[in-house]
Amino acid sequence: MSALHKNYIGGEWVGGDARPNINPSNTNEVIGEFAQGTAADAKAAIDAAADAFKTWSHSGIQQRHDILKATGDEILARKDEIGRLLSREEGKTLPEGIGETIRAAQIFHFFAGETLRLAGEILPSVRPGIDVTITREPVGVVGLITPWNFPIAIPAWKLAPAIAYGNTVVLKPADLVPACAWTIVDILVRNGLPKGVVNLVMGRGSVVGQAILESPKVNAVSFTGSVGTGKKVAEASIQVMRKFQLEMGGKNPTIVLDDADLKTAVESTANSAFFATGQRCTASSRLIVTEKIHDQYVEALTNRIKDLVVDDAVKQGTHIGPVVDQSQLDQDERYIQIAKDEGGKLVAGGDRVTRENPGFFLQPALFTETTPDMRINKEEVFGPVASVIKVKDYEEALAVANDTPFGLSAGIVTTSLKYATHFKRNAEAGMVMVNLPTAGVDYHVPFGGRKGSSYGPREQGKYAVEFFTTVKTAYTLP
Ligand SMILES: NC(=O)C1=CN([C@@H]2O[C@H](COP(=O)(O)OP(=O)(O)OC[C@H]3O[C@@H](n4cnc5c(N)ncnc54)[C@H](OP(=O)(O)O)[C@@H]3O)[C@@H](O)[C@H]2O)C=CC1
Ligand SMILES: O=C(O)CCC(=O)C(=O)O
Repeated sequence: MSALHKNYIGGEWVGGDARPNINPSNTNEVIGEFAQGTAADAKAAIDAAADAFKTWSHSGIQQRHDILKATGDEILARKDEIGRLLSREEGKTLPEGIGETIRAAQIFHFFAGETLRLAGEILPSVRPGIDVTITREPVGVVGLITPWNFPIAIPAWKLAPAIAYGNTVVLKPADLVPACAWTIVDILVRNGLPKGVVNLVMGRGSVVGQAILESPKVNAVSFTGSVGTGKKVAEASIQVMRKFQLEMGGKNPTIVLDDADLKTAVESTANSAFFATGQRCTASSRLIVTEKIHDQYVEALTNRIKDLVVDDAVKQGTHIGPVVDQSQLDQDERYIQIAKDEGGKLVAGGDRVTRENPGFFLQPALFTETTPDMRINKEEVFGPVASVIKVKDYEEALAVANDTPFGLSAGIVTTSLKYATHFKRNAEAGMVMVNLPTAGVDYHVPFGGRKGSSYGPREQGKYAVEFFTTVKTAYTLP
């Protein structure tokens, strides 16, 4: 990538102070310089979006379709290059980076189709002779604040529906991973998106994000990230009575029952807990295992962890890339120490590892002999750290699984239709997986959780229409 990547405001690439984007697999490598937006940049972007809304909100659906389709096409055509960029800036492995890039392309294609399917309703009135029509209109200027762990998929699944339904956007990607967001905006612009419809302001959340939250001209905010920042989004949004949507943390459980197929149990939980370096809000960090299969499962999972190669994200053969940065690595190590101090038994990993280049490499860690009340089983670590909780039976497993303030994703590994069905009905989570990892979801169906994990309408699939449009009911006496 060329040296300075500017912000995109009101149809112009705008420079300013810059920050290097560092590769977590090799901290000597600078991926590029990226603009650090100011509060004034955010304000200019909001004004540009408000101005563009006047025309974009009435734009034709064919135009919106064509831009989204072409954007998806270009992302797909460049999947290897963009996937590599993603792996270099965030640290997930190359297959994971390319997979996420393909997913972003599919999301643009999905919402290209959705522009053509936007529908309303006509109902008879309870008053004879009157027609009632129910239509959907765009919400206005939407602020999109995105995290570092899915640098292309999350911006894509907020941008594509926002554009499809006629909104205009100010996008603030996480400061750690601006390159993928910059790339999507560059692609959208070159594929005909009119000026002002999407504005990109890279920089710090405390500066750019805060300015977005404080502006009464921002009609809706869609946020993914930590619970602490999510609460700030909520508080600021209530002040100006705007719509908001939050996707935050998880402490996702996977139950492994005595009747489980052992291979399925090991593969699905190794994936959920450790792939993408455990840095997924859908990761399973609580492995709740019934007594009879416990020892066998722990032994098999421990052996599986020993086979996982931790190395440079883009190196062939790497299974687990680096942690995203020093501060997240410190958090992971702090929780490993907390788990040890609480009496958890570390049976695999947990050590920092050195590789050819300096990076934030950590061996996936597995604890056994943990109990539900320990901090390691209550607080989100957001790293390759998981703990096993031994339980007597399914009933106890379900109670432990639901004993959390979070409710994003929950899994069960079992060959019993009875328990699988009961779990699907009784797990207090927005997404339930049977014999599958709790992470790694489809792009065309709703995504989101319950309790402290999520707030507001679901993201993704046709359900995204709820957040990115507002309903109008019109009465006509012809
Ligand atoms: N559920 C999920 O998908 C994710 C959860 N997390 C959790 O959060 C922890 C911390 O990660 P972190 O990246 O700091 O998460 P944050 O919630 O701080 O970051 C998410 C986004 O919000 C922005 N932001 C930060 N402060 C503000 C603010 N005051 N106003 C508006 N926007 C703001 C960030 O900007 P900036 O660019 O400055 O970071 C980033 O774009 C992780 O360890 C993990 O536990 C993190 C990422 C994703
Ligand atoms: O598991 C997934 O596919 C998506 C996870 C996610 O959106 C997140 O971690 O923020």
